[in-house]
Amino acid sequence: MKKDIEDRADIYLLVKEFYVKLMNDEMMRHFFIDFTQPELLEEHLQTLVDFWENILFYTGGYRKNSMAPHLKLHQRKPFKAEHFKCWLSSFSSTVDEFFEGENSHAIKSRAQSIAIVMEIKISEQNS
Ligand code: HEM
Repeated sequence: MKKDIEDRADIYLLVKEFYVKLMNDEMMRHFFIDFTQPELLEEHLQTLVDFWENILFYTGGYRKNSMAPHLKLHQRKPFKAEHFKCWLSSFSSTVDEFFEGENSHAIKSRAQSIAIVMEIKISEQNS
């Protein structure tokens, strides 16, 4: 049986492996081109860990607006439905590869609801 996501180290493993998938994906890699620089990738992964740690464990470590950089990026590199689909399926499959349990279920379901809101905000920006 796999363990559940329990702490910052678990979240770090999850986002690191998730980004290996995204950055190797033909359709997704252009979004993440800046992160081929290891220091920038590391900084970004720490931000993602803060974000997810706050969602799962209410640590208060992430206080920014996570939507804003995506809305800005979309103007240069449009986010399409297939990108959201791929982002979500890669996220869920990475969770399932390493973890199972209540927090693992919760993180996938939060990712899905945030992605839905993000997609709506992006489509509003388009109209
Ligand atoms: C098509 C889907 C997505 C793509 C291509 C994408 C891509 C990116 C990129 C390139 C950045 C770095 C932006 C920058 O530093 O200027 C970023 C930041 C981030 N993304 Fe996404 N993202 C997607 C969906 C999501 C979703 C659904 C979530 C949450 C569930 C999420 C959470 C975050 C967070 C927390 C950050 C850090 C924001 C900050 O710097 O405060 N992303 N994303």
